[in-house]
Amino acid sequence: MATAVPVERDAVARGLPGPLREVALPGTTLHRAGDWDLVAAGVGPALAAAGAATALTAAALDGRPYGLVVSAGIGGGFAPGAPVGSLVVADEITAADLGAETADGFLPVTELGFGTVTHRPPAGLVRRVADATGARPGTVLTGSTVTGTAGRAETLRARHPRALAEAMEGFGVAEAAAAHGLPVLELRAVSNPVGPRDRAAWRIGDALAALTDGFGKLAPVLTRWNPHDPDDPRDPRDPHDR
Ligand SMILES: O=C(O)c1cccc(C(=O)CC[C@H]2O[C@@H](n3cnc4c(=O)[nH]cnc43)[C@H](O)[C@@H]2O)c1
Repeated sequence: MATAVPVERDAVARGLPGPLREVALPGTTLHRAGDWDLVAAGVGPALAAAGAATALTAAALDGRPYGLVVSAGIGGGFAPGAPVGSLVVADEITAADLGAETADGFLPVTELGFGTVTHRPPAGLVRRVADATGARPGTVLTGSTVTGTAGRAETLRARHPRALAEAMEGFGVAEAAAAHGLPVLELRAVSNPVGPRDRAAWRIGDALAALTDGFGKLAPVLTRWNPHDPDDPRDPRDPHDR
């Protein structure tokens, strides 16, 4: 499980059973809670990808590869679907600013002939997580910049009508998971609306409490989840989903 900062990691850990123990890796430190390894990898998609990839590679080399990668933390919510204090589970994890600006607007990298801009968590797992935690399923955007104007929020909303939340790490974690052929999940607790910048109004404490509560309900779902669930057929169109 990858968060950006230690307070998010600790909020997730409080929802999981068992004591925490620290495991030092080259370049990062894991916090192990029962069957779960947590890493606070840093803010933004690059650190998220690097931290998740480090943990994934270490586990694989240790002969105990992971079965699922989770990106978690606080995030901005698009009104009215994702109010402050609510939880959002990603059914799509989309890079919102990976591409090229042109005179005719934004082109995602896929239209330039490169890579991918969306990863899709297993649909059956998303449904189970939504049922267990009350999280609303929708697109979670990843960007390197926190939206701070009504204009940018409108642009994102027009480009991604299914977007419920925005954060800065999910796509990076998803790329690391895909590189290891593993499924990914993203859960966000909404700390602020996506829109004009009002940092003083962020409700980080409420969002962290929602994250703890959410992971308390999520842990048994993840423990029971079978990646070969017939609800979760692999998508042959997705080059990362093999
Ligand atoms: O206030 C600032 O100037 C500022 C600049 C960069 C980062 C931050 C953070 O507080 C880190 C944001 C952290 O939390 C997630 N987050 C929370 N709300 C949002 C949002 O509305 N848009 C994007 N990300 C958000 C994000 O995943 C980071 O880890 C503050």
